[in-house]
Amino acid sequence: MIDLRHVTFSVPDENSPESGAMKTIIDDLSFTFEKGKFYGITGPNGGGKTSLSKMIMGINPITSGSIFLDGGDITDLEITDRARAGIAYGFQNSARFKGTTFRDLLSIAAGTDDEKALIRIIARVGICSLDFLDKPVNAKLSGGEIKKIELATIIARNPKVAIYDEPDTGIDLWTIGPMVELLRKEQAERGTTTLVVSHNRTFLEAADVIVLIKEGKVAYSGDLDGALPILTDLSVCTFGDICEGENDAECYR
Ligand SMILES: Nc1ncnc2c1ncn2[C@@H]1O[C@H](COP(=O)(O)OP(=O)(O)OP(=O)(O)O)[C@@H](O)[C@H]1O
Repeated sequence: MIDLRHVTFSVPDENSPESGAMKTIIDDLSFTFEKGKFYGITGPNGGGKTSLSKMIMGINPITSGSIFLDGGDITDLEITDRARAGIAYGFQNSARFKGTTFRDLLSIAAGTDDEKALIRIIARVGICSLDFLDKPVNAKLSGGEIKKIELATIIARNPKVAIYDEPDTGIDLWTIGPMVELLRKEQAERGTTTLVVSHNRTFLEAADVIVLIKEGKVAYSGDLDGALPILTDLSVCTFGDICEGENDAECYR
């Protein structure tokens, strides 16, 4: 369980650096992610979804408020200590490590280099084939391949809380379904609290709870049916008075 209590994340306002003014990205947000549930975190671009998930992992420093993991205060823990405590994070843009293979990453994640154990993990993950094992995790990997590798390394760690930031980026349409099933299975069998930041309906349909983040706050939490009208409203152009519609070259709709 992750309990966020009045968390705020502010950064120096780039528009007036001299003034010392701050821009609030996550704004006094309180929310509890219950143990073993699957959360679909969604909302408009720039609403604060990635910032919030990075705060939970400890990548973004918290400006004020507290974060608890299973009742223990982790607010002051560094990323590595949060990882040891059982939180895992998949980046929107997965990192590549020159001179490293998938086998190396998987061995570190699983805590063993026993080949049979690694093959069992690949079988469990399903979406990565065995011939991935000795692939170098370098710039030559496709966007989808690196995502699958990262997902496998997260699952290999058996985290208490798994956070995936837009895991479908670069993934082919035919893998998204199996990926959702895999996360659901891990959630059901291991009780993994699963947080997926996504705009993809397949992930949102699989979620137990939709959390809609807008302007750094929770604008809604509940089922997808309840979220859809709000999401539809958010996609309506708010420049109605000055907009010249599709005839205007600057209109992107
Ligand atoms: N370290 C930072 N410094 C300055 N601004 C930041 C920083 N991190 C995030 N922001 C800004 O905070 C806002 C929220 O960003 P964030 O990436 O959390 O949004 P998001 O909801 O994940 O968006 P998207 O759906 O487009 O991925 C954006 O305006 C972004 O530019």
